[in-house]
Amino acid sequence: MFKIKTYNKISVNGLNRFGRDHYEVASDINEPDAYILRSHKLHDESLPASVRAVARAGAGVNNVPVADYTKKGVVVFNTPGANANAVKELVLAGMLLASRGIIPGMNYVQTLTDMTDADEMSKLLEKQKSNFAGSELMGKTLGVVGLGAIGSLVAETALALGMNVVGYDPALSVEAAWRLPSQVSRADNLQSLLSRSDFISLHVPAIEATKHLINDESLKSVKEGAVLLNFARDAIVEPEAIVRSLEAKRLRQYVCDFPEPCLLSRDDVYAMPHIGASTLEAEDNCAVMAAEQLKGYLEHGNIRNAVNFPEVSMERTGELGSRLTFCNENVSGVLGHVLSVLADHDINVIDMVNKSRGEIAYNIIDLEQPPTEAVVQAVSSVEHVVSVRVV
Ligand SMILES: NC(=O)c1ccc[n+]([C@@H]2O[C@H](COP(=O)([O-])OP(=O)(O)OC[C@H]3O[C@@H](n4cnc5c(N)ncnc54)[C@H](O)[C@@H]3O)[C@@H](O)[C@H]2O)c1
Ligand SMILES: O=C(O)[C@H](O)COP(=O)(O)O
Repeated sequence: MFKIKTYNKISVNGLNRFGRDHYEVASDINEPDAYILRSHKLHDESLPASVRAVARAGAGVNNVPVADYTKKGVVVFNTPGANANAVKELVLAGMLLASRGIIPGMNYVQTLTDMTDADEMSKLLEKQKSNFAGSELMGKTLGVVGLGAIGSLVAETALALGMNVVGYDPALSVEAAWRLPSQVSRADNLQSLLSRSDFISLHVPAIEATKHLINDESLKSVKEGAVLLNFARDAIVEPEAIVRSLEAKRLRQYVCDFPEPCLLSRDDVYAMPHIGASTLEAEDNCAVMAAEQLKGYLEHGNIRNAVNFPEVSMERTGELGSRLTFCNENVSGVLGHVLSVLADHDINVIDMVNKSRGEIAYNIIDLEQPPTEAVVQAVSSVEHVVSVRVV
C-alpha cells in the first residue's frame, strides 16, 4: 500500500488514477510515500523521512526546495506542457484586454443603473463609446521571453492573429526549438526584444537567473507605450520598477497573474488571482500526468519528467519485489561497489540501467530473486548511496 499526501485542490480525475486497492490518498496522512501538490509552498515544512517523491501538478517548482530534496534522494516531478494551453488562452485575453476598452467600457455600462429607457441608454452609449476605443493586435509586435511550452504556444497564436513575433530564450532546448514556428525572429538579448515589442509576455521559470529580470534598468529599453504581461511569476519583475515605468508613461499597461499590494488600485494594471492554469482541462491534464508519473516511480522505480533526476525507465524482467533502485552522489565507483555487494550475497543481476544528472545518479537493477533485508542494508551502507528502494 502506498500513501499519497495531497496539498491544494487536485483534480479528482488525477487522484482516481491511484487505485484504492494499492493507494491511500488524503490531505491528512501519516508517513506518506509521496506528495502531490500545486502551488503549496514546501520551503518552511520539514520533510518526513518516508517521502520518496513529490509531484507538482503544474509547471513551476519554485514552491519546492528542489536542491534540498535532491540531496535527500527525493525525486521532484512536474508536468511539462500540461497547463500550457490554459495559460496561452489567458495571455491572449490579457492582450485583448490591454488593447481594447473592454474593462473600462464594461465598468462604465454598469454605472448606468439609474437609466430606465433603452433608447435613451443607446443614444448615451453611442455618444460615449469613443472614450473606450482601442487598437488591434494585427501588425503589432509581440516579444516572448522564454520559448518553452507556454511561450511557443503564445508565439504561435500571436502569429495566427497577424502579429509579428520576436523571441528571446538563451536556454532554449533542442526539443523546444523544433516546436517553434519558423516565423519567430530571434532577439540576441533581452534589451533588443524589449526595444522592438509593443507587447512583452514573460514565460520563464522563477529561478535565480530570472529574479527581477524586469527592473528599472531593463525597463529603460522598453518601447514607449508597450504592454507587459506576466503570467510567469511575481519574482521575475520588480513591482516598484513596474509602477515607476507606468507613472513615467513608458509602460502603458501591466497585465499579470501575480498581484502585489503596490500594483492595486491602478487603471493601468490588470491583475488576476493566479488563474492561468485554473481550467478544468489543465487541472485534469496536470493531475493525471502527475499521478501517472508518481505511480511509475513508486511501483516500478521509473522516472519521467523529474526536474532533479535523470529520465530512467526499464522494462521489468524479474518478479515484483525483485527490483532494486538506488540513487547516489554522482562520484565514480558506487555502482561497482553495489554490484560487488550483490555478488557477495550470491545475487544474480538480470538487467540494469544507470544514469546521472548533475550531482546525482540513479540506478535500476533487476535481480533474479528479491533481495533480503540484509542485502538492502548492505547496499544502503555503501559510501555515497543516498537512498535505496525495492519495488
Ligand atoms: N500563471 C500560471 O498559472 C502559470 C501556469 C503555468 C506556468 N506558469 C509559469 O510559467 C513558467 C514557464 O512555464 P512553461 O510551461 O512554459 O515552462 P518551460 O520549462 O516549458 O519553459 C520555460 C522556458 O524559459 C526558458 N528560460 C529559462 N531561463 C531563461 C532566461 N533567463 N531568459 C529567457 N528564457 C529563459 C527555458 O529555456 C524554457 O524554454 C513556469 O516556470 C511557471 O513559473 C504560470
Ligand atoms: O506553475 C504552474 O503550473 C502554475 O503557476 C499553476 O499553478 P496552480 O497549479 O497553483 O494553479
